[in-house]
Amino acid sequence: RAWMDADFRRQLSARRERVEDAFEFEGRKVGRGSYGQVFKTKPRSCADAPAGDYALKQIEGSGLSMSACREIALLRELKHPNVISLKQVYLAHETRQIWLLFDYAEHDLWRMINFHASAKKCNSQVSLPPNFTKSIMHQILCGIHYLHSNWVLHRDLKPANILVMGTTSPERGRVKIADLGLARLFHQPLTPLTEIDPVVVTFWYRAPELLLGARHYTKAIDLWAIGCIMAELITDKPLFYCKQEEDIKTSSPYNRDQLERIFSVMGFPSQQDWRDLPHLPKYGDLVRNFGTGQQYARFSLGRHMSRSFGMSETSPEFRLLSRLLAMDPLRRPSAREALEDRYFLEEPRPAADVFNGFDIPYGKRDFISDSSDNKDDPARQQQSQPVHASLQQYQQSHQQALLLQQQQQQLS
Ligand SMILES: C[C@H](O)c1c(Cl)cncc1-c1cnc2c(c1)CCCN2C(N)=O
Repeated sequence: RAWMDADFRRQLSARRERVEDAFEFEGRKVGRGSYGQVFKTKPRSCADAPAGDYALKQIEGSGLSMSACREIALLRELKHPNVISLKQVYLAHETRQIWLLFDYAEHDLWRMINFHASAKKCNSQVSLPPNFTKSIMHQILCGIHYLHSNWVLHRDLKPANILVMGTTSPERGRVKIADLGLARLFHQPLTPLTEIDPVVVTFWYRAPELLLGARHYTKAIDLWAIGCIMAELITDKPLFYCKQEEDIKTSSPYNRDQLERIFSVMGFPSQQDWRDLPHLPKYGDLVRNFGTGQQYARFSLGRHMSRSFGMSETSPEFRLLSRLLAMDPLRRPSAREALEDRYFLEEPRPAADVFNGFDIPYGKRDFISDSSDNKDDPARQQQSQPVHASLQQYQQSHQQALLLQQQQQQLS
């Protein structure tokens, strides 16, 4: 830093826009995750940013790591309606912290699915358009098709990374894929050390080849995760839910419990199903733990989906799901092939606003206090608002609407 003459440096730092000067974010933290923390902010009147809400993400740690730098350079080049757009990067020179500015998305699939699940538990129905899952799936695949055609792999697709714009946004009901690999400290699929990552890493969306030691991420790995998300949108339950020890110290990719769960839903892959299976690094562990997998012979995705959700194995919805969840990565469709599936061509067609004009039943994200490490830290459950609260609000507003409708019908 000595090489820059002091006066020039003073001029630069005087002119540099500081994130705290441009945006109001005191007490507006909405989430904490593996990546750092996120604030819902508005530009201060003096800032030249257009009005509206923004998400300010403060990256964990300090300094520009190689992967953060590469990902930011990528993010700035990427522009697609279903990919969250990076508006600005702030480097706080004093603290060497990185702040990323995005358009704000009020909802995400994690909170939405939890809302539907708790509504089911209290036997209160949430009215959603019939093409709700289809619209969300279509937009996720459009976004991933764009990323994959630019040779960008997401690497960590899960419901919390699929955002949906709220009512106050001009893009109401549009899906935005977020957290593009920023959560990855390494490009090889080693699970990030949990010390850095206070939020427990879930393996529920991890493709079987990753759990068996595959050395590189592929597009097919993203498509597997999308299949898991589709099943979860349909049943409101994580398809490959598996309890996880709080402190996963090993960074070995092999996770026996997660594999056990996958086999108890999908059945055990035969030589015909997955020719390359014996060549995977952890195949030895697999045989030691599961033998020939006879105990899973009667399980299959069709059996699971028809028993847990009455889904017919001949429906286009099920056919696409079983293509995405092929155990052999070579048999999974590309994003483009998935978009061409009959499921998206038949009525009802996917809509640009996934809520299709219906009321949005979910509450806004709540601001969280800075009680960083206590157990009920929202990031740990990643819950920003107690769901039943927003459920009650929804029922009350919905009841009023229904009553009004009935009165009008009586009058007419
Ligand atoms: C940075 C983040 O991806 C994000 C972006 Cl870029 C834009 N608008 C909202 C968000 C956003 C805020 N909060 C949460 C989430 C997402 C996921 C689920 C967790 N979460 C809470 N508040 O719990």
